[in-house]
This record gives sequence, structure tokens and C-alpha cells, in this order.
Amino acid sequence: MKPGSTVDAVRSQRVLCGNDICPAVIIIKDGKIHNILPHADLPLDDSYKVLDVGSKLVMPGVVDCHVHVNEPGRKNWEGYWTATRAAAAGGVTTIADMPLNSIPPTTTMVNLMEKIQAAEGQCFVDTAFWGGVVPGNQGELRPMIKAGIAGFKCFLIHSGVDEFPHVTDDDLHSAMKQLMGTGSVLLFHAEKEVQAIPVTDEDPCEYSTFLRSRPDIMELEAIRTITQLCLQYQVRCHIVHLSSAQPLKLIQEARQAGAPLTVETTHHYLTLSAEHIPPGATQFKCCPPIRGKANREQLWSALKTGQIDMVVSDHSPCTPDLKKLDTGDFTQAWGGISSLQFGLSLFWTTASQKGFSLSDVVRLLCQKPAELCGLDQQKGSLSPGHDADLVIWDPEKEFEVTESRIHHKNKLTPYLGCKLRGEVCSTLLRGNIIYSQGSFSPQPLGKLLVRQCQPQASL
Ligand SMILES: NC(=O)NC(NC(N)=O)C(=O)[O-]
Ligand SMILES: [Zn+2]
Ligand SMILES: [Zn+2]
Repeated sequence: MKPGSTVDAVRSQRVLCGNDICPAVIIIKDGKIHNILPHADLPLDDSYKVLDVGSKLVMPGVVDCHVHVNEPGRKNWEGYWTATRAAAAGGVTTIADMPLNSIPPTTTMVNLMEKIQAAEGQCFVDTAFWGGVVPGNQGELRPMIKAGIAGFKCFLIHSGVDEFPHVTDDDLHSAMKQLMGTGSVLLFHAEKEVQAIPVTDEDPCEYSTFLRSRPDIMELEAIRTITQLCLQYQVRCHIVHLSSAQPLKLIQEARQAGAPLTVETTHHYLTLSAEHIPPGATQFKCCPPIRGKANREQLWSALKTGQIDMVVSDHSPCTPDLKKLDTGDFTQAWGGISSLQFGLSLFWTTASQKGFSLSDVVRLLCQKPAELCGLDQQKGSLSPGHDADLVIWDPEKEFEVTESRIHHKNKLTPYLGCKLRGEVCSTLLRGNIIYSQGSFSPQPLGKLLVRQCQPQASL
């Protein structure tokens, strides 16, 4: 069946139900999973439009809750049309769009309305939105919660863009007081300036020079602040893109003490390592930085024990010129890595070698991110009543990341030329085929996951 078609049932020899992989037929009604019938050979009424995928694996669509779409304002970095097509091609059926790199940033109701207008009619997958906490916008937080924002993001260090300033401890206390009792969540870019970054005459094209400028202690001290705030206010807090393994003990102690705290890492911290980043390869630059192999293995162990809750892309693209590949100067290049389309395959390629199961993939890439965004009643698992968001893929199939495959707006990614395991065949959004074998539905069928409302005069 071609992209754009709506199906009434999906039949496969391998449907991932809970911890089991079994033959089944997923019955879809009004875009929702109506029922999951065991045994794939069940006869169905002739009127049913059945997508039979043989022995391809069927699992819930990936929920990537850390994506910088950068529209409005920096559509040349990435936009909804290209980002959500890349998502669909990668089996991602829901994204949550970060409040920065767009201009304006999503820090007020008026700006949220502008973002929603920019996203209307552009999305191939469902799109939720994070608001931003910046100095002085505490009066905007509750109205944005009423508008259906998934939660908020703040930075404890320069964010990379001047229009999204980082917060001070005082700003955090003000924001926490607004968020108390709302059930919302505050996400933190957890790096803090703990020592003046020494100006050195080290070679700026050597990755080690950049890595030394962002030591583990910057994450450790930021996370110390976050755990204290989280315990004090009992507001849900989430640490985005954990790179260092050093704060894991602190996080565990805070959670054991009753902090409603979650933490994510990203595909690049689990796949790449500092030892393999060549001089001048600024496509590998991100903040916090990719650290050494030993650290990476500690992140994998923490994933295995549940100390890290989920894995996301932190898709943070820019235009190629901002990556300074001509000079290879890590200190001047944009920090951000593009990987939205390849997260499922990136994760599975290594996870499958480390004893992770396919149900671990669903927990880490679908269920837990859906919970973070408050979408777990409709997204993230194959349960009756959930949206019929499905990814149909072949976990054993190898493929190479080539430019021609990439649907992101800018084709620069550190994964170019990598051989990955796990090729996505088709992606369904509420029972509609939005992607199949390289082609997309003619119409963008994604919904904006906000409650429509008019901007209120900012207080
Ligand atoms: N402004 C950004 O997009 N920053 C992002 N940049 C990265 N991760 O390098 C981030 O998530 O902090
Ligand atoms: Zn960040
Ligand atoms: Zn980010």
C-alpha cells in the first residue's frame, strides 16, 4: 500500500507486545489501536484494508522528545517540513520541539502562537512543544501550561544563541514557585561555568582542546544544583543530554531521597567517543561534549540498570557554514549534531550487541520519552486506546548513511558513511502510512499537540 493510505489492520509474524514478540494482527479504528489479535493468520472481513508486513518487526512509533526544529526564524537551519519527514523516515511518530534556536524562542504566549502558526500544515508526524524558562518570564509559564505546552527547558550556561539567555539560581527559584503543583516538568541543559575557561594557546582544531574546555565538573555542579531544587520544590525535573557518567551517583541518591528527577542521554554519547574524533571534524561538536570510551561504557551500564531513563537525538542542526569545516576550529563552530532520522538504528546497532532487547528499545525510545511529555496515555506503546503510531522495520537489515538517504534540511552529520543495523520500512501515524520505502504521504498528517488558544496579554 502506498504512502497516504489508511489501513484498518496490520498483520505481522513479529509484533512487539510488551516483552513478547509474537504473530498478531493489530486492528485499527479511528486512528487508535482497537485490538491486538494473537495469531497473524486470523481471517479478516474482506472490507478490511490489511497491511501484511510478513515478518518485519512492528513496534510503537519512536517518541523523540529532544528536537530543535528552529522554525520560525532559522528555517535554513531546519524546519518542520524537513525535520518531520526525517522523523517519519526514521520511525519517529512524535517529536517534542525545543524552545530555542527558533526566532522568537518559545518563551511567551505570543511567541508560542507564532511557533504554532509556523508549524501548522507542515508536520508529517505529531509535534509537541517545549516552552523556555529564561530570566523574567515566570509570568508566562502557567498560561503556556494552559495552552498545552509539554513542559519547559532552561539553560544553566550560555545556550549558544543570545536570544535564549541562561538562568541564575534566583530565576530558578521564581520558576519553580510558578511550576509547583502544576504537574509540569522543567528540563535542564546541565552545564555550569565552574571555573573560567582558560584561554590557552592549544590547537583549536584538536578535539581535545574543546573537550578540556567542558570538563565533567561542569555537568556535576549543574546537576548538584538541579537535585537540590528538585528535592526542595518537588517539581518534576529532567536532565537533558547527560554526557558525563560522573553525576550518576548524585542523580541516584537524589531519586532515592524522593526527587522527581529523570535523565536522558543521546545517541551520540552512546555511539561516538572522543578518541575517534579527528582534528577539524567539527560535525562532532556538541555541548556537553562527546567524552571518552570509558565514560561511554559507563553510560551504557547506567542505561542497563535504569539509572538513565531514556535515549533521544538532541537533533540540533545549523547551516553548514556555522560548523566552520573550512577552518576546523572547534571553539568557533556551532555545537549541535543532526541525527533525528537515524536514532532508532543508531541505538539498535550498539544496543543489540550489548544484550538489550527490542522491548528495551520500546521502553527507552518510546515509552519513557512519552511519559516525560505527558503523552503516555496515547503514545509510546501498543495498547488498545493508544494512537496507532507504528514503525515497521527490519532489525537485522544493515544500511549505510549516505547523503541521498538524509531528509534533514542540512545533510551534515557525523554519521555520514556509517553502517547501521535496523532499517525502517514503513511508518504509520494513527493508522495512516506516512512513510514507506523512501516515499512520504502526499499530505503532512501530523497534529500539533497543544490546546488551541489565543495569546493572553503577558502579565
Ligand atoms: N542551542 C542548542 O541547540 N543547543 C544544543 N546544542 C548541543 N547539544 O550541542 C543543546 O541541546 O544544548
Ligand atoms: Zn542542551
Ligand atoms: Zn538540545
